[in-house]
Amino acid sequence: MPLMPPRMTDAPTLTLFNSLTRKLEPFVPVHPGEARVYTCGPTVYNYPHIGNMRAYVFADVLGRTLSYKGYRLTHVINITDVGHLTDDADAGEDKMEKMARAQAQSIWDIAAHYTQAYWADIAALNIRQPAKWSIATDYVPQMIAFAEKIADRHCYELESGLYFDVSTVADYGRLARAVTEEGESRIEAVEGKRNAADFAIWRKTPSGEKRQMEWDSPWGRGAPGWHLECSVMSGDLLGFPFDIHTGGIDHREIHHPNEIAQNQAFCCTNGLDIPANSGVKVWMHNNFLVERSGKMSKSSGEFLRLQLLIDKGYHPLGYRMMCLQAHYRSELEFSWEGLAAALVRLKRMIMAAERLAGVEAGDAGHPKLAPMLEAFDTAIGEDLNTAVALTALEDALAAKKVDAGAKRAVVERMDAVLGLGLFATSRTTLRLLPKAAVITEAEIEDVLLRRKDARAQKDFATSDALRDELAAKGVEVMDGDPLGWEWKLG
Ligand SMILES: Nc1ncnc2c1ncn2[C@@H]1O[C@H](COP(=O)(O)OP(=O)(O)OP(=O)(O)O)[C@@H](O)[C@H]1O
Ligand SMILES: [Zn+2]
Repeated sequence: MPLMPPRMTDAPTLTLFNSLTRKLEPFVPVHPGEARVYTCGPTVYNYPHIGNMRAYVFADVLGRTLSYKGYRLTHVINITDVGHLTDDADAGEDKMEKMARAQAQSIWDIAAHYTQAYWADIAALNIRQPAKWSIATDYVPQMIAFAEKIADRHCYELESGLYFDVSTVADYGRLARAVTEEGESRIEAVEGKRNAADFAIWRKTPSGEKRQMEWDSPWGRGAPGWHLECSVMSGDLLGFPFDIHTGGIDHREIHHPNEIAQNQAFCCTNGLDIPANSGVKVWMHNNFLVERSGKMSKSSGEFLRLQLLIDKGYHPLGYRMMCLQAHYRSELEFSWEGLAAALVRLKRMIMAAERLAGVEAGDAGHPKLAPMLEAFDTAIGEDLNTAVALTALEDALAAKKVDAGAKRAVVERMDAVLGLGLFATSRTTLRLLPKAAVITEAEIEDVLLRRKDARAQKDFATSDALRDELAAKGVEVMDGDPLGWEWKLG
């Protein structure tokens, strides 16, 4: 009788950490067989930094895991092109307006440029396309309609806009575990606010001023508040209640508590029987990418873009690997040494995958691979433990005396979750030439070829001279490099 692989364990196969309860919870979808996920997208007033991109690598792994676990996924990521202010109190300026003025361009051009730049990073990091990119300015009529529904019972008007009264909903701020009594809140009070944590859901254009982006509303000409945008787009596209809402951990403090308050108000007003709920079952937050000097931030001027990593010769998937090596709820410290190490690890995996090139995926149920598949499944199902899942993938790649077709099937299955693109990248495409290099790859290859000839003829003087010629241009020849890279830029 042939050996049967051990049966994969049945449900619950996925537990997720819910920021709302601060607990690990089995994932139970609202609609059987489906998973609906909303991810707060970037404010497109500037390039994203690699810290921002960590938020999307995390959301991508979550989405891929839900697909792997058999759920039909609907993922929405928004693009914030209006309404996000320069500070959390409502006194600040719209980030988009400010940048447009600084660059003397229209907001629409600014938004288009930085949205493209963000999408380029999404593609370079192998982040899957969501079902929908929702653009905030496309939803202004829906935002006005939403605000009209809740205005009577939950809002009040001031000269500067329509404000949400946080005392009108139960348990405001429970996501943040914040103290909300007046005077204790971190939110600066705009003159006339009833509670310090009240926030603008519609900001009126001050009289005599004109904004580049403004719309008519029952509360005067103006623009929607950032928190309102996410409540409206998520509810509109996914329907309350939906399954999972994600964002960076900073959103746990203000943006998401404010979304929750609006969702409660909206659901209550619409007779949806979830007033004490948040409109969403699970709120998930990734921790920060930090530098030794602190949190990476756009507002601080100098910041690391993915393109800078590429210009320095680091393949962007090296950064994805770096993210996967840490748990999404842990802080991750960026360093160039860490990035280089992650890239070498990826290179080793790609070399192992190259041995399976041209092999057709067979039946994944090989008994020797079953323990790795099970370890992988358990790890990824335990709140997305990518660090452990990676080692299971490495073990599968290293397994000896295993049918190649089975191995390929198992590796493909795991890589579909981790998204390293092991069969789409090769050792050579992984090696990028830094922008500052003074020599092209073709020139390097040409010198190396001549050096090989010289060595074959035991002409060591010429061989050494060619090595020195490359060294003078910053290229280090790596004879016998176990990873087979042959050269690197020093
Ligand atoms: N250092 C970081 N590490 C991980 N995620 C981050 C980091 N900084 C911001 N994020 C997340 O990136 C996503 C996009 O944020 P957004 O485009 O609004 O950036 P931002 O808040 O304007 O930028 P910053 O806070 O860096 O000045 C959000 O989910 C946010 O929580
Ligand atoms: Zn949001």
